[in-house]
Amino acid sequence: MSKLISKVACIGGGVIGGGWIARFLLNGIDVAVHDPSPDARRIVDEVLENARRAYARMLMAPLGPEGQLTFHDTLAAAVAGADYIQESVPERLDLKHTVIAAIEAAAPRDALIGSSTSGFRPSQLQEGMAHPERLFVAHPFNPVYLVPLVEIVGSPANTEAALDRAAEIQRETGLKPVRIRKEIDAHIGDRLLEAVWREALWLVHDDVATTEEIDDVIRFGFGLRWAQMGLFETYRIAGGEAGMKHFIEQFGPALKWPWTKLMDVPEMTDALAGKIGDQSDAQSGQHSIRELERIRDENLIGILQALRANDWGAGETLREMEDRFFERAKAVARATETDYRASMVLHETRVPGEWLDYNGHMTEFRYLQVFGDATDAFLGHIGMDDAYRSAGRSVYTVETHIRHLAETKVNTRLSVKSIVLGHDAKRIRLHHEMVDEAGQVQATAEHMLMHVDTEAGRASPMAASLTERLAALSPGQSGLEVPEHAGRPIRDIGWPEPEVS
Ligand SMILES: NC(=O)C1=CN([C@@H]2O[C@H](COP(=O)(O)OP(=O)(O)OC[C@H]3O[C@@H](n4cnc5c(N)ncnc54)[C@H](O)[C@@H]3O)[C@@H](O)[C@H]2O)C=CC1
Ligand SMILES: C[N+](C)(C)CC(=O)CC(=O)[O-]
Repeated sequence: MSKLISKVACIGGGVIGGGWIARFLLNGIDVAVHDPSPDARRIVDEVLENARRAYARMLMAPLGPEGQLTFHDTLAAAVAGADYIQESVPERLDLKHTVIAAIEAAAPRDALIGSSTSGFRPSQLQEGMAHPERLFVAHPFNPVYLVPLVEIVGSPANTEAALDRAAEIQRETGLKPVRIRKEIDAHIGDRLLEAVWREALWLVHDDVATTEEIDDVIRFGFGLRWAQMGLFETYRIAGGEAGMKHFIEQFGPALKWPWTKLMDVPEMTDALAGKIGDQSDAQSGQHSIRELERIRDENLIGILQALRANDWGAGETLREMEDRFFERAKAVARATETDYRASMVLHETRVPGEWLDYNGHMTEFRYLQVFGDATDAFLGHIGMDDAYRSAGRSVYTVETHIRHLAETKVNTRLSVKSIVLGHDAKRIRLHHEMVDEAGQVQATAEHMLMHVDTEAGRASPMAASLTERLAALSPGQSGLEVPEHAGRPIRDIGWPEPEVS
C-alpha cells in the first residue's frame, strides 16, 4: 500500500533486483517481475525469505499485508499498468539501452523509470529515448531491503518535479533518497568505494596486508565511525575543540604526501586475482554466501536498531519506515472496521525458518513475540500511539497465559484475532487467538495489561479516549463471544501417590 504507487515493475531479479522486489513487496506494493533467467524465481524467493526474516526481527511494527508478486515471461507484460519501473539488468550499456527502449515502448506514458546502474550517467542511459525526462538513476546499496540509501541522479533532461516524485516514491518504501546535484560517472557512493577498493587492491598486491587484515582495519576501526557519522562530521570531531578548521590545518598537508596510489589501478593479472581469491577463501571460505548474507543482515539490523534508539542517521530513516508500518496497520484496521469488531484481526505474520526449534516447530518464545506484536497492533488501534507514549504514558504486560494447541510449521501464515475480555480504569484484559490459513487455531493467549505513568513508574488511569474505545469493543457491544477457556488457570495435576513398598 503506497499513496504514490500501486504497482511496480522490476526488470531484472538478480542480487539487486531481488532486493528491490523484497523492499517493495514488504512495504505492501504489488510487484511484477521480468527476468529471463531460469533461476530468477528461486533467487527472488531466497532474497524474499531473508528480507522477511530481517523485517520481522528489525521492526517493532506489525509487518502488515505484503504486496502481490507476479512473474512475467515478457517485459511488456510486466510493465503493463505499472506506475514505477526499476531496471536492474547487468551493467552493460548496450543491454541497458535495449531494455530501456523496450520499457519505454510498453510502459504507461506517465510511469517513471529508475535505473539501478552503479556507474552510468543518466544522460548515457537516456540516449535514444523518446521521453528521456522519465528516466533517472536510482542507485541502491546491497542488500536493498536493509540499507536505506538510494542515490537519485538526474540529467539536464529531467524535470525537478519528476526527480522530486522519484525521491518521494523511494521515501515511501523506507529509503533515504539523496539527490545528486550533478551527474557524474559512478555517482557519489561508488566514487568513494572505488577509491578505497583501489587502495586495498594495492595493499594486497604489494603484500602490505591480506584481505582479512584490511577488513579488520575497516570493521574494527573507521567502519564503525562511518556507519553513524560519515566522513566530515567524524573529522570535525577529530579536529578537537577548534573543529574542522584545525583538522584541515593539521592533516591537510599530508594529502600531498605520496600516501595513496590514487588513480593508479593494479593490473588485475591472474596472479593478483588468484592471490585475492585465495586470501578471501582463507578468510571467509568456511561460510556459504547465504550464511554470510545472514550474518551481514543480523549485524546490519543490530546497527540500525542501535541507531534507531538514538534517532540518528540511518536509524531515523528506520524509525520513519516503522511509523509508516504502524500507520499501515491502522489503515488496514480502519478499512475493515465493521467486521473487525467481529473478528479484530490486527496482526499477521509468516513463520520464518529460524523460528523453528529442534522439534521442527515454532519455538516457544516466538509465540510470545507474535502475541506481543498483536498486542502492539491492538494498542495502536485503540489510539495508543507514539504521541500518546511520548506524553509519558504506556502499558506494561503484567500477566500472560499461552496455550499451545498445534505444531506450528515453517512458512505458516499466521493471523491473530483479538478480543477485549474486560477493562477498568487502569487495566485491560486481552485475549488473542492465533490461527493458520486454514483457520486452525495454533495457540491462544490471555494477557493482563497495566496502564502506567512511565515517568513515575506506577499504575495510572488511562485517557478517556482509550476507555471509550475499549467500551465499544466489549463483548456486549461487539457481539464477540468470550472463549470458554478465558480465565482458566493451568490445571492442577497434583502429585503421584507415593509408592507403598
Ligand atoms: N551487485 C551490487 O552490489 C550492486 C549492483 N548494482 C547495479 O544493479 C544492476 C544489476 O546488478 P546485479 O543485480 O548485481 O546483477 P545480477 O547479475 O545479479 O542480476 C542481473 C539480472 O538481470 C537479469 N537479466 C539479464 N538480461 C535481462 C533482460 N533483458 N531483461 C530482464 N532481466 C535481465 C539476469 O538474468 C539477472 O538475474 C547493475 O546495473 C549494477 O551496476 C547497484 C548497486 C549494487
Ligand atoms: C560493486 N558495486 C559498484 C556494484 C557496488 C555498488 O554499486 C553499491 C554497493 O552496494 O556497494
